[in-house]
Amino acid sequence: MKISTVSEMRALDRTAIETFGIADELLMENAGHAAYDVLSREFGIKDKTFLVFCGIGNNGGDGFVIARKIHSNGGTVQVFILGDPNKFKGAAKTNLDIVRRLPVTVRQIDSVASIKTDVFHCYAIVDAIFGTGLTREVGGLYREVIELITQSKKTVLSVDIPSGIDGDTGQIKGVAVNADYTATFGLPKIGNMLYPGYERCGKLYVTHISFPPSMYASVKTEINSPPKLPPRDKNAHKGDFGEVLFIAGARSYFGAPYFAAMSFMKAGGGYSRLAAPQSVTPFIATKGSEIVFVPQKETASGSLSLENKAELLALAEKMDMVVIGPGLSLEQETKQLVRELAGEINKPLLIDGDAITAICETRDGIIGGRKAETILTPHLGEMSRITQKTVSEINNDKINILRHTAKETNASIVLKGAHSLIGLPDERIFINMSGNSGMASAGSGDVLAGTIAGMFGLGLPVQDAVRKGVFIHGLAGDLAAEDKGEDGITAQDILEYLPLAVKTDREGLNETLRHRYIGACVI
Ligand SMILES: NC(=O)C1=CN([C@@H]2O[C@H](COP(=O)(O)OP(=O)(O)OC[C@H]3O[C@@H](n4cnc5c(N)ncnc54)[C@H](O)[C@@H]3O)[C@@H](O)[C@H]2O)[C@@H](O)CC1
Ligand SMILES: [K+]
Repeated sequence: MKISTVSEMRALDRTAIETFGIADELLMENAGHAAYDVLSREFGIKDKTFLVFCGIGNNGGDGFVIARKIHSNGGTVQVFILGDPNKFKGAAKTNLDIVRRLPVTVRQIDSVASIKTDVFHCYAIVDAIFGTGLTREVGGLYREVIELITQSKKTVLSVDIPSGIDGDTGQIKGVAVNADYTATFGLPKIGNMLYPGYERCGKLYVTHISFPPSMYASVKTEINSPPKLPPRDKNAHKGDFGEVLFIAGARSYFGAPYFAAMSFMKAGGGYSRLAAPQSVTPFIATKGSEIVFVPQKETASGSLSLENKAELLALAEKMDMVVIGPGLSLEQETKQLVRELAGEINKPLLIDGDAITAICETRDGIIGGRKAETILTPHLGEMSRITQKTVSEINNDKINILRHTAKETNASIVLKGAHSLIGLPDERIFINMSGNSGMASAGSGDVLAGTIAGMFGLGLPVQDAVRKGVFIHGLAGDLAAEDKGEDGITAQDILEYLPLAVKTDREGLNETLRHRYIGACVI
């Protein structure tokens, strides 16, 4: 499913109106009808009392359509307008004029005191205060009303997006409605899909308001629904599922190299070689004896020494892919090794963790200059180093920043977090829906690096392997959470559920997961 920005949605609206002649009023009717339909299927209408809060834009206009339909189907409804009703224009004004002629209370509100009783006695609330037209922090009466709605604990349906959520970022602009259901129009907006907006939507429905699907071709963000894995060759040997070199580990980081190299095999990969400092290798070997070890010379602090460069380059030549970074440490000499290797390794290279930090310390275009494909897997802090922007700047413009950075570095970038994002050099962005908060734990990123390599080993091209790896990693976490609960999921759990995740992906997801991973329920 495609996901739009606010400006893309405006352009889609314009195309529908100008190219296809689907008038404003029709779009608003479709939108209002679909939202009404959600109300009716989730609550029932007859003999129930609803409050519809309308702002003075088209979101409020949708609210009027909903109010008309509630009335027409035997419900009781009051419409509360926030702002000056004389400012309604076009389809919103037409619908206000209609609802005013009905035996329905329509009033402009000037204080929360005047509506408290109604709010606490209604059956449910429709939030049509702000949609995609939200431009600034929510304050004054708007803020008080949203706070009252939250305090009332009434069931809420938000129209298009919970009021107060920024449609482009999912960030809360001061205060936002906490909806139980949201009906969004055309396509879901980025703010419906990214946290905290995603959580504020409750159950998300989308209706295409009669937009022809051909209009979505230019939209470059979508839910991550990666391609299928190729069937596993029954007659294969281990080399057929990829040979990957992991350059990882330091004296105080035994876990990261183990999780990365082992996950590759648990996800279906064939041959895992681990180049870790020689003094830590025997310890890792006690946990992961399936891994082939290439013990390395080390610095005084027990990290990889620059002396290993020639041997590592020669070894990389024989591999299908190289993963560099998990638990390498930030020792100067090791960072120098990373930079030199990243510039010279001529195989697909996944750069993770400390290696990302090393690369970012010199701005000499190492990544952009690489001939083979590059994958970067930063968390927000590392993304901040890559882009030289603050975490809050990134949060306020995640999609655009990721899109720009992936293009500029010519790398596939996984921006890790709740709903990880994948940015590709061709400017496409994928929002991943699998995974849960239990996975925000140490070692989880190392498992991700191994899983992506595993998908490549199973035969997917690099960009598809990145998308599939992110998805499978999240699925493994979700399957672990189904059995054990989200609390206390460790990297070891994710790793152990990888085989089941790949099996589940091949054989078909259960109904609950399938639903969650689609992003929104289309009506
Ligand atoms: N053809 C279309 O454009 C369609 C639009 N639709 C609806 O229209 C919505 C977008 O409509 P609009 O662009 O009119 O925008 P909104 O209805 O979201 O709100 C815009 C109004 O709110 C004001 N505003 C913004 N931030 C504010 C703040 N923090 N405090 C106080 N006032 C603030 C603006 O000045 C403007 O008057 C969509 O979300 C959707 O619900 C649907 O009816 C479907 C068709
Ligand atoms: K809304």
